[in-house]
Amino acid sequence: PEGRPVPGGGGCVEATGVCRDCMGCAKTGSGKTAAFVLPILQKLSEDPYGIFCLVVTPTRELAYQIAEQFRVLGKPLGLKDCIIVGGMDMVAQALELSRKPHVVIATPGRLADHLRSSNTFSLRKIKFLVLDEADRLLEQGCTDFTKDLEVILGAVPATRQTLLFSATLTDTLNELKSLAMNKPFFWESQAEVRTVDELVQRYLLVPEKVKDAYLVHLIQTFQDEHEDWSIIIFTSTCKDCQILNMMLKQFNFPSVALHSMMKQKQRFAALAKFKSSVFKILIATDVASRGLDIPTVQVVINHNTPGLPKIYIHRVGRTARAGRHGLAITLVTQYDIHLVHAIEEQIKTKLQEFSVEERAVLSILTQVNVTRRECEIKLEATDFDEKKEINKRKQMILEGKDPDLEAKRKAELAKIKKKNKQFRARVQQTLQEKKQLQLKRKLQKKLDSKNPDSSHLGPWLPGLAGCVLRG
Ligand SMILES: Nc1ncnc2c1ncn2[C@@H]1O[C@H](COP(=O)(O)OP(=O)(O)OP(=O)(O)O)[C@@H](O)[C@H]1O
Repeated sequence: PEGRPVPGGGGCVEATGVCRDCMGCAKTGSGKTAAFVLPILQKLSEDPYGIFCLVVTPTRELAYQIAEQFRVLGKPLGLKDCIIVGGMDMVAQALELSRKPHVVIATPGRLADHLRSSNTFSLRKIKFLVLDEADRLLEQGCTDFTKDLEVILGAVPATRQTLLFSATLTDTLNELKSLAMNKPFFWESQAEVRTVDELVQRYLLVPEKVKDAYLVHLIQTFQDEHEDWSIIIFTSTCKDCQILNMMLKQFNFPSVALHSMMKQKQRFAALAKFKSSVFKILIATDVASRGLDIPTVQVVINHNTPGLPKIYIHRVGRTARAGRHGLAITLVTQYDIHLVHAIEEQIKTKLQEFSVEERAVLSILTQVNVTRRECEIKLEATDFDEKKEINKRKQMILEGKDPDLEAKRKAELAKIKKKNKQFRARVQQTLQEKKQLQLKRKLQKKLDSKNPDSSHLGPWLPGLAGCVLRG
């Protein structure tokens, strides 16, 4: 591929034969997975043993997808792989690990759990550590992987070659360099625009309250105009994802949901049915925004405008992959315009407006809103919110924390934060008042020295001082 090795030049193998760590940044769908799988397989064929390579990735679905690539490309070598992700049987995984697979593909949490609790396998001899979607792994977003990564990094040898990949590495380059310390070779594919040329990017300005009517209209239009179609719709929360799925089903659209509050088996089943076109619409949270490679996806709809440009880049990258064409439409409300500007600035391209027939939208507006409300009521009658709370508590227990103690700590921390904020505001105010007073005195002094009779200007000074302060 065309690209730019930075810095220092040279390749990722030095003249001495020593392998440098490697960071690869290229657009979504450009084939980064094969770019690390193939060289690893080549090295494995020269000196086969297990466990030879560890791949860490942020989502469970992605781990299965990477394993599939290893399986397909490594078949002639008789490659043995092992997938270690949460939500699956831990004992079966431990057994597999003890059988010394060549490649382990894992999500950080579950692998760290195995490392903490078992001594039936070792990662001390691995040659390669791959961090796919490396910037996400380092991010402290809703899922914070840093603690688990610490455990993993403590279990792998210092002499390994570390490989970091993502379509959005550049923002977190310095943090990533702390992981790839062996003279990292950084490859960035050269391009002005950060999304692929084959992707048509549009926005649709819609009032918040009528968003769903626009969505239904868009889907209906695609269904009417295309025979072979497939859409991913991204939502901001699990609840929204669930409600939208219920709603679209009411309109007889073939949709399926994917979010982190579903059981892992349901998640895999949903994805499999979408991949095989049993369902044409996948409604997902950002759990599906990175890495998933489903060639049939022609359209991505952002039901909410992503809060960060890099999330936008990954979401829209689920279409227009490997040279195919695709369309991304982002629903933008009156509150999101600044987010669109930030996205445009990052991707270095302007989104064009998508035009729809407003009258057609208006004609379904009431029906859509009523259906949505019905779905919300139905969901409230289930224990969806409760489940969320239970899931959170379960996660904490798995992390060795006491949920009640954590809740107490959180409340105390919030109290302290609030107090600190109030204190800072008070200090700020006092300083401001002091400043104003000093300025007022200074001005008075100046006026007095120029005109001893200026004392009659006294009442004007606060206003004047205010102007000076503001100006
Ligand atoms: N040389 C190639 N020729 C044709 N297709 C390829 C080639 N290399 C990879 N592909 C295919 O391109 C698709 C996208 O590859 P891949 O999933 O590795 O992209 P990626 O760069 O990792 O994207 P993302 O940043 O979204 O994770 C896959 O279906 C893959 O099989």
